[in-house]
Amino acid sequence: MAVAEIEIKRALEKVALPDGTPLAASGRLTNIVVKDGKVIFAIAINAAEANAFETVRQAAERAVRALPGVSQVLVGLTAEKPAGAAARAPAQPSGQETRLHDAKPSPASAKSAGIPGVKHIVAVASGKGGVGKSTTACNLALGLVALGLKVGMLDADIYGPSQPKLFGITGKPAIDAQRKMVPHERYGVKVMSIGFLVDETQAMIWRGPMVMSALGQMLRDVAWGELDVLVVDMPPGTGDAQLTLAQQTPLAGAVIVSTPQDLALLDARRGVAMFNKVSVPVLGVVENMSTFCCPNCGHVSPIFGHGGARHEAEKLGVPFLGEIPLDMEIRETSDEGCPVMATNPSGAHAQAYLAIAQRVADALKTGSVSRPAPRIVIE
Ligand SMILES: Nc1ncnc2c1ncn2[C@@H]1O[C@H](COP(=O)(O)OP(=O)(O)OP(=O)(O)O)[C@@H](O)[C@H]1O
Repeated sequence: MAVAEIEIKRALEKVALPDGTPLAASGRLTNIVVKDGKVIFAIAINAAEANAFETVRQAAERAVRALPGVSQVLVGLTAEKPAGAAARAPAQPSGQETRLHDAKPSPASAKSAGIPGVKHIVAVASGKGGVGKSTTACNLALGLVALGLKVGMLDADIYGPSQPKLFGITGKPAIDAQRKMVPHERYGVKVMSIGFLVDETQAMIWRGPMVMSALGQMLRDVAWGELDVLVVDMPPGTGDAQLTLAQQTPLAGAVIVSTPQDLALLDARRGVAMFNKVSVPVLGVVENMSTFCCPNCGHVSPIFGHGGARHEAEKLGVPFLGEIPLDMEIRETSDEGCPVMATNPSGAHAQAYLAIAQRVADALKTGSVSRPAPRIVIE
C-alpha cells in the first residue's frame, strides 16, 4: 500500500531540529514526492547550518524509512536563494518559483568532503547541449578503464540522462545491506544515473533543490567502493544549476567538451569561467565533431572549421586534450549502447579517446592541472 504524505509528515513530527522544533512544523520541508514506494524531499537550511542539520537529515530518513510501504528515502539539505537564478527545469505547475542553492563560490574549506574510497572526481561539462558531452564522458570513462584504473560514472544530467542508453543499461539499482544503491556495472565501469530511478518526465518537473538533493544522494548514497576516478556527466550549460553542482561536488577537475564552431567555443569559454569561479581546475578541452569523415569514401572534411578548440584552449591557458571526429561509427555505437571504446578498442576513434584519457589520468596523477589564475587586487 502506498504511503500517504500525511503519514510522512506525522513521522517527521517526531524529528526535532537542533532548537527542538519538530521538523514537520518548522516550515523547512520542500515538496514531498512519493512514487512507487520512493520518498524524496529536502530540508531547507542556511549554508552555515549544514553540519548541525546532518543529524536531522539522517533522523528524517530513518523515520520515513520505518513507515510501511516505503522502499527508499532520499532526503537532502538545501541552502536556497530566491528565484531569478533559474535552473533549466521548467516552472512548477503550482506556480512556485524555482529556487536553487546559493551559487556564490565558497571557500575551499566549506566545500563538501570527498567520497570515501573515491580518489578523484572529474566533471565532464559543456557550455551548451548537443556537443557530444555524454558520448565523450562515456568513452573517457572506458578509456580510463583501459588504462587499468577503477572507474565510476555518475550521470548528473538530470534533465536528459544519456548514460543508461550509452552503456546499454536499464533497471533499478539494487539496495545493499547498508541501504546504499548498488551501481550497475558495464564494460568495467560502475554506472549510476537518475535515469535508473525515475522516468525522465518526473525529473523534469523537479525544483532546483530536489535536483541538488537527488544528485547529492547519488554521489554519497551509492556503494561506489574503491574508485580511482568517478566521472560526472554534468548537465549541459553554465547556469546556476551547473554552478551549484560544480561548487558542491568535491571535484578534482573538469573536462570541457566543445565543437569547433565559434558559437560553441563561446559557450566553452563560459564553461571554463564557471569552473574558475568555483576554483575547480580545468583539466582541458576536448574538440568533438572536429572533422567529418565520409562513410562512403573516407574523405575527411573540417566542416565546422577544425582546430578552433585547440586555439581557444591555448588562449584560455588550459590544456588541449584532443579531438574526436564526427563519425557514423561513434553515433551508431553510442545509440546501440556499445560505445566505440569498448567495442572497437584498437580502432582510430578508440585510440583518440584513449589518448584523451591518458592526458586526464596524467593530470590527476601529477596534479599538473591548470588552476585559476590568482586575482591581483590593487588598493
Ligand atoms: N564524435 C561524434 N560523431 C558522431 N556522432 C556523435 C559524436 N559525438 C556525439 N555524437 C552524437 O551526437 C548526439 C549528441 O551527443 P551527446 O548526447 O553525447 O551530446 P550531449 O552534449 O551530451 O547532449 P545533451 O545536451 O543532450 O546532454 C548523439 O546522437 C551522439 O551519438
